[in-house]
Amino acid sequence: MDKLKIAIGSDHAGFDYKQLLIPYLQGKEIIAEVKDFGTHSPDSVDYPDFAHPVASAVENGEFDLGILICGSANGVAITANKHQGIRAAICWEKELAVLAKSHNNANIVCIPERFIPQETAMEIVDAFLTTPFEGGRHANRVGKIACSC
Ligand SMILES: O=C(CO)[C@H](O)[C@H](O)[C@H](O)COP(=O)(O)O
Repeated sequence: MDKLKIAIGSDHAGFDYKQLLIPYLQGKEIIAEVKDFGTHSPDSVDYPDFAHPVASAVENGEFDLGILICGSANGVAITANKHQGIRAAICWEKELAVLAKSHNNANIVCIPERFIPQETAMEIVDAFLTTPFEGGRHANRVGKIACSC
């Protein structure tokens, strides 16, 4: 498997876990690059200002996968899923990240910092990075997600 390029971003409510996850990711053999799209302090900001750049960077192929973090994960997921090429999944336990990749071929994982412990966030990221897409019946379904309606 080629080494992965990861785009990561958060608002203020996801800042602490982003800061935790960046060195965690950089220490992994399977990671080629981690780019931090901000925010760069715990000061209050607006999540779309960080979710859109991460989504664009994954959508245009510059990065393989994205990680977005906010308080509930709702705001970053709603924003990222406005991009046609993005399948952003909210995950609050490891098993959901496994399913998000294996069934939905998610390319961005959205983590709710205010609702899960940091160990769970790390487990989610591990599952997201290492679980393959199953294809088969799921490929048909994933192919039907994007629309021009
Ligand atoms: O977008 C969100 C909720 O859907 C995120 O959880 C934000 O991080 C949250 O709304 C930030 O809330 P705050 O009161 O401004 O810290």
